[in-house]
Amino acid sequence: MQPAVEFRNISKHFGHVKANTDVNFTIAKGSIHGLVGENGAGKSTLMSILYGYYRADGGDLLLDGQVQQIRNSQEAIRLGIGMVHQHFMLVENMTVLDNVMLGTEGGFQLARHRSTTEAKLREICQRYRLDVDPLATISDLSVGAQQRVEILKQIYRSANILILDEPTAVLTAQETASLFEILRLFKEQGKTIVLITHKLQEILDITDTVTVMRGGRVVGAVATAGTSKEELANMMVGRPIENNLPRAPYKPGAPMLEVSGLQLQDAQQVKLLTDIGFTLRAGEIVAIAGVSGNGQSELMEILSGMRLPTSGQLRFEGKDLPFAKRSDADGLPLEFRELGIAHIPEDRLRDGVVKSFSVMHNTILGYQDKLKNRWGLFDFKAIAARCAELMKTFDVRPANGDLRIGLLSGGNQQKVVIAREVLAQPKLMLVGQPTRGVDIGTIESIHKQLLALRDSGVAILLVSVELEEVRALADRILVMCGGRITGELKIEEFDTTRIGLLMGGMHKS
Ligand SMILES: Nc1ncnc2c1ncn2[C@@H]1O[C@H](COP(=O)(O)OP(=O)(O)OP(=O)(O)O)[C@@H](O)[C@H]1O
Repeated sequence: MQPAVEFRNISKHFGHVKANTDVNFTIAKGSIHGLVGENGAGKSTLMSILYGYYRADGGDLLLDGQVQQIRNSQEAIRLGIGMVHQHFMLVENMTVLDNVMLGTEGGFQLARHRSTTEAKLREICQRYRLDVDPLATISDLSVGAQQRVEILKQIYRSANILILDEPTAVLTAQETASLFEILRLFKEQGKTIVLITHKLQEILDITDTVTVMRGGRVVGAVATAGTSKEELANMMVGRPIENNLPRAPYKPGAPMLEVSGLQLQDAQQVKLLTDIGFTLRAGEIVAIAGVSGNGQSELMEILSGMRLPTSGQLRFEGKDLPFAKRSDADGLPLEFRELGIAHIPEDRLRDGVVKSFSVMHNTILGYQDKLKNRWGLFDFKAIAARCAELMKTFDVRPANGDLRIGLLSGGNQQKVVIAREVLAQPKLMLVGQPTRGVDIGTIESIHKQLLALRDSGVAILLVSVELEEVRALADRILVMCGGRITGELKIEEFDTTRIGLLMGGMHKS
């Protein structure tokens, strides 16, 4: 085995946090290498060291057997390392071609150079079956296509080692399958891939070897062919994971949320939601399943008061929701929270947290008025104590409320958002993709929290593209396609083929 990358005793700390401690492992050339571990285990930090974004405090990094000092990302790119980040680094209002040329050229672009680059991009797209038009504008592309642009950019820059940080978190099942095809072609060309993912099935499907990290250290390195999901989960979390969580019998109570005749059109009169109607009762979890981009996000925006519908009726506990007073630009409405409606938004970075605020300040966002003392002032001592308690209960790591939340790993940010909304003791909980980018141990604990809420009588509306999640949590399932509800199933009727057909818009005749 010829190593493409070798980590020797790599360590990195941020203040008191030891993100990587004495990391040792090797990635074989021409292989697909999986990197797994809990949120905050140190995977992104290690890959950021390889990509020249961070400098290690100690240890050596070897590429093709040679020790390399990678001082910045330009050097990493020059050494043939490419990285596709969780959040794409693309300029939305520019074309694919301009995005690829950006940063590689600098200054003015000659027309001739543009046309040769365009031709080269078309050739790469054909070779790697990347379905991307070099002249398309980024903002017109789907998430999957934008990711292909990121990969195209790396191949154009002659990357031999491609690092993908949770690439499938935002992809549909079909998009994931086509990404894996591209990765296999990449491997066939003798190139090396590092895949960070929380989805253990993907590890089994596509990788050759896996390294498991926990608490900044490597705790296991195995050949994929000789391992299993259970073994990997055990290594990651240090205990077995429960697949079927217990729940109280299904006893739905009074209607909590009644939605009828909901329509939404955009400025160009395109119908985004058509005739949405359903009732959600206390003590039940209704899941909305569907391929992302079929109106689920818009529906959640309306239900959480972030967006106005074109028409339709919404009732909460038998009374109309106060929509007429609102304008689109108002942001998260406090009065919804006062009514007892909590919201875990699907895009936690955009709508769930203020990145530059501390963890502590984020734990009171939206509920700040409730936490003032009788003189109308914040009692910071009490807020800090509440935050410390919350971090303990929800296992937020590191448990430091003064840290800017943007510095926590994605999964730990999500735990803070969920803790904040659960602690508000809502009557209705709107939950969008609660476990996106979250490790399996944390998924288990988030699922337990949601089931406990349901058992205590809270009405929960869950939007999830993960059918496993829908199956684990839902009492009833509504399937959405093209802005409509195409079918409804009870959990006993759960059937992936039937749901798949409804997700594709096939109505039951
Ligand atoms: N710039 C930073 N400043 C301070 N702490 C940081 C910084 N970057 C990462 N950390 C901390 O280092 C630890 C490792 O984080 P890292 O992002 O590498 O984990 P991860 O395994 O990639 O997690 P996830 O699966 O959630 O993405 C975490 O405790 C995190 O809070």
